[in-house]
Amino acid sequence: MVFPILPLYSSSRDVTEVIASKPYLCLAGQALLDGSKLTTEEILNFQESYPVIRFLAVRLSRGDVADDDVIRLLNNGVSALFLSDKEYASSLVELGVPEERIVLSDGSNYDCKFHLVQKFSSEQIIGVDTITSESLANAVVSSLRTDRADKLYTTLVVDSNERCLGLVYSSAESIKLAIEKEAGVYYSRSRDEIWVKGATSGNTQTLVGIQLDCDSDALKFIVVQNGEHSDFCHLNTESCFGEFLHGLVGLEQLLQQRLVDAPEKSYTRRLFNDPELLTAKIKEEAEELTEAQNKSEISWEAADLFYFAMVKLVSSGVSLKDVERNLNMKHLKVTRRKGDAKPKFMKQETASKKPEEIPEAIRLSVVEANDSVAVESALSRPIQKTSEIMHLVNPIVERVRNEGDKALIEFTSKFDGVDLEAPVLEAPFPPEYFEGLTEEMKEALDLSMENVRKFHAAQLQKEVLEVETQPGVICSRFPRPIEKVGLYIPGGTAVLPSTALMLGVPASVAECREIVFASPPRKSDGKVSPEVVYVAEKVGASKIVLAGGAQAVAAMAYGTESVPKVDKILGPGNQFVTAAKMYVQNDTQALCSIDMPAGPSEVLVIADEKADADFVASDLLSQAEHGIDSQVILVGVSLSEKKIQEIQEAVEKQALQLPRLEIVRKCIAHSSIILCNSYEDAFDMSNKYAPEHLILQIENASDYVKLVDNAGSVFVGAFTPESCGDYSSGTNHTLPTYGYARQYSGVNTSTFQKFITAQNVTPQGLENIGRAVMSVAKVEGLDAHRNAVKIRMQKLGLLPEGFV
Ligand SMILES: NC(=O)c1ccc[n+]([C@@H]2O[C@H](COP(=O)([O-])OP(=O)(O)OC[C@H]3O[C@@H](n4cnc5c(N)ncnc54)[C@H](O)[C@@H]3O)[C@@H](O)[C@H]2O)c1
Ligand SMILES: N[C@H](CO)Cc1c[nH]c[nH+]1
Ligand SMILES: [Zn+2]
Repeated sequence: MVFPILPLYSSSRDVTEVIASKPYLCLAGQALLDGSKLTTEEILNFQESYPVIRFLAVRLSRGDVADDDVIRLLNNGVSALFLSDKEYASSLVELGVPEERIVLSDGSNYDCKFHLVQKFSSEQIIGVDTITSESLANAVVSSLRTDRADKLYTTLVVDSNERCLGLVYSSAESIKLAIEKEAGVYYSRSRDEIWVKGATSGNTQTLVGIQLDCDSDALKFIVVQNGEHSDFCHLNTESCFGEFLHGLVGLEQLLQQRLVDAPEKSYTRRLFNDPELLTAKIKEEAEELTEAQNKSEISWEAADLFYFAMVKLVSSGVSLKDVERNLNMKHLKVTRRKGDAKPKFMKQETASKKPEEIPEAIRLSVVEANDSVAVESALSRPIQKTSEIMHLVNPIVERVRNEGDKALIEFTSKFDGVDLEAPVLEAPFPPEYFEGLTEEMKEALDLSMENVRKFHAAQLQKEVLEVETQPGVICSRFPRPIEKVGLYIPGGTAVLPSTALMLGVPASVAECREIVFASPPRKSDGKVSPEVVYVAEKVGASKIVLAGGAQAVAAMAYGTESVPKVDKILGPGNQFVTAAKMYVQNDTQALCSIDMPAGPSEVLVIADEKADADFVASDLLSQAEHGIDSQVILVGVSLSEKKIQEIQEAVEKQALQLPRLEIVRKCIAHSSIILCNSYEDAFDMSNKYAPEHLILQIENASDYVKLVDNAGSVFVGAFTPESCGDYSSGTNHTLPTYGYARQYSGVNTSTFQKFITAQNVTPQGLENIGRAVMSVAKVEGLDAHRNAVKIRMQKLGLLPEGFV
């Protein structure tokens, strides 16, 4: 049962004055309008004015309303027609009215099965004139039953988005008060009294609807939370089950807030203020959604489109509820327009392409450095919010943690399309895993590994550092390898054996005791590439976990039946990998650290007028091809219009030759050229962005390295493409992204080490520092600390008699 009475509106006065003077009528959430007394327009106005009434029925007899108007009513939000005449019902069915929208009376009852399952007897259909808040409450209470000893009614409280806020109890009296006051009034079992929600805190509730469940032993209160805090729970969370996930409703709330308080220069404010920009973004995202191919791209692009659509809704004062109402109404339509798209959006069958079908030019947007708003937008990375990505990643991590190999195998099947029997490959790796590896490839990998080894061996800190800080106080620091390391080698859109060597070589240089690789298996044969296996063997890896993404990270952090738990996880990856690494690093149960957030690749090139446009373009594209979430930035120093044009043309020309053109196209769409007037400004810009890779294509490039404060790795001069660092020069390519170059170094040998300190204090040393220790311990109120020194100094005769 939804609500025990069906209020009947049978005059113009009822649908205007009566309902306005008795707002509690809406709590029923349902209404029957008399079609013999009201015009079609009055019925439609009513439905528009009172959207909280979800079930709107119209009582009709033949001749009350023209056939066209019957269809109009059903197409515009009327749920059902209440009829007494069978023949009239049949003729409406012939007209195209679906049978389930017709509720026939059997003389005394209307047996409704559409929307709600409820029999309305004539006593339950009551004219609104005679309904009072008390009679409404009596109807509810007398329909309810409870088998509880205290005679209270279980009451579910939800918000207007039907999100569950919590479970409370109502008494007959509290229900009456709730209806009378149209407020959240319940019965407190702990205090044994009526409980007006928010009476003391001010965070009251407006009651907007009441429903009874199917067997009338539970109530549902639909409320709007008032006051400064919208928390329902006494623990200050939105609901008694914790905070709500952000989702579309959360985004709407956030944007409504931003409409009021977004700073002038923020991107959201710019979107609110610039309808042309907003329109362009909606079109761009809609197009990207149409082009998205796999699940991850489609969800990504749809999320972007929803975001910009939501900005449009909020700035136009349209709520998500309005949109839902519209959807519901469309769902109720009995005649629909054909589903064809407008001709301009349909593919033209003509041989010659229409102008709008020609792919858009591949162009970086150009921004002046002094346009701070544009620069801020240009430098913002195209990444999903951590909280949003965490919502996807947390359940994956938790399942692998709780279910081990079983979950690992399931997620590999789901995300990588590979059904594994066993998720781990043990060393020595079987010969079939090396199939396809050429001698040329081995040589290339050997050369790269040797260079990386040389550079990382030189970084190895073996010595014990010893400093006598005071006579007799010797402090030392000695290195130890981290025992077990898990190395993540990406394999989503490209297989990266180079990452295997960038992580594996320093791990072996640092003498880590166990090296575990993890990489997503190939869809074609469920193996990892032979190049990765080759590197794994060369660096002495004990195992290769055949899994990627958050599930691989979780398996190595917590361990499974076949994956050993490691002490540290290193390696780059997409946003799922990075989020999972950040999650496990924060979980004290995992006891696992990480190298750094190394997400989607990015590059910033500083170029001046003398730079070779082809070189600049090739460097930008080399990182753009990594993924649609990569970003490339060119900071130009006093570039002429001609040079900018040359670079743009070179980017397009080279891009069109690339097999990963579609990825590049999407990356370039959120990449920019920023124009500066001096080298100093260009380096300021770069330090602000803190790029993973910084390429200097400027005259006397090495003289400018001193201006670099934040960057993962720097590529100095026109003949140092970033690809050299990616593969073979010897530096490491696992580098901080997202701007984390401000505080993190890239992977290096010490990333695989930890440093333990020791101190050795002699009696002379104790004499030198003991009093200082005692004084500080005293001020901290930590007497046992003080005693540990005092006892020793006393035994050594270093303190005067009677010292306290
Ligand atoms: N910063 C660095 O040092 C550095 C170095 C090399 C590569 N990279 C970056 O690493 C990234 C590699 O990304 P990739 O995607 O090619 O490979 P990846 O191995 O990082 O990710 C692939 C895995 O992501 C998971 N996944 C995909 N869609 C998912 C979804 N919808 N939900 C949950 N999990 C999902 C799957 O498990 C899949 O195995 C690129 O962005 C590249 O730019 C960075
Ligand atoms: N540029 C990447 C680091 O962001 C590393 C890489 C591997 N293969 C090619 N490039
Ligand atoms: Zn690269």
